[in-house]
Amino acid sequence: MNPLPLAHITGLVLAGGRGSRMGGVDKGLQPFNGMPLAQHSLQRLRPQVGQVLLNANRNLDAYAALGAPVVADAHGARGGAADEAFAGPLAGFLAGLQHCRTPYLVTVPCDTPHFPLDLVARLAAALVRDGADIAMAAASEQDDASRVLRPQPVFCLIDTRLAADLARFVAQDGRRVYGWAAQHALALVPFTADHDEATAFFNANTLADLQRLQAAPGSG
Ligand SMILES: Nc1nc2c(ncn2[C@@H]2O[C@H](COP(=O)(O)OP(=O)(O)OP(=O)(O)O)[C@@H](O)[C@H]2O)c(=O)[nH]1
Ligand SMILES: [Mg+2]
Repeated sequence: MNPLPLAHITGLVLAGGRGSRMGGVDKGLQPFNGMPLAQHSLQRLRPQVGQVLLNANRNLDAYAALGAPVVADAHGARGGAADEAFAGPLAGFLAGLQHCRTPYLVTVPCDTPHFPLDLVARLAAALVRDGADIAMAAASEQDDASRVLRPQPVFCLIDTRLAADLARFVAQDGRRVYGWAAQHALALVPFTADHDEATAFFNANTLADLQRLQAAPGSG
């Protein structure tokens, strides 16, 4: 159960990256089981939030056609101009925080189409329980011999009062999501046994990843 009213949460799909491991293509627009990859994230997120936003830096018209308002990174935020493009996911967080009109923003990437259906409810429950400003997902992953709980920094529920703080962090060349989040009251939220650990947080960084994911059982 989500303890926060859905109307207080904006969901942001991050599709503003370079896609360099995919050969520089616009990752969110790659076809995946019959529709653009970013649309899967949008559809999965919509019922979990009050409203949605898409964050992209290329092909803005194609993203707008997916049916959500599109916000681009503010490249000037780091004091530069066009060469400051693609400053990483935090630039997308900042664009989302600056455009959202709700007390909370939740982010998901465009390349993880099977993220949990109760992602936002569980992040919200931890945020409220711990009195935290940020709740970040963490997933159990196999690491050589043992299982480890690894933060998934682009799955974040954020109190939008942190917008000005993030603007300062990014302006000072801060790039690491976890580095910024750890400066605040942060709740790490484990997603383990009751989810399909193998695929829920599996993200497609290469075209081969995308094909593997498309062929996975339960995909679609
Ligand atoms: N807004 C914005 N989002 C970004 C940026 N860089 C990465 N992201 C997003 O952050 C998420 C995770 O990034 P990656 O998986 O590394 O995606 P990517 O940067 O497009 O891919 P690579 O260039 O291969 O690293 C994805 O949803 C990206 O769209 C950026 O500079 N701006
Ligand atoms: Mg990725």
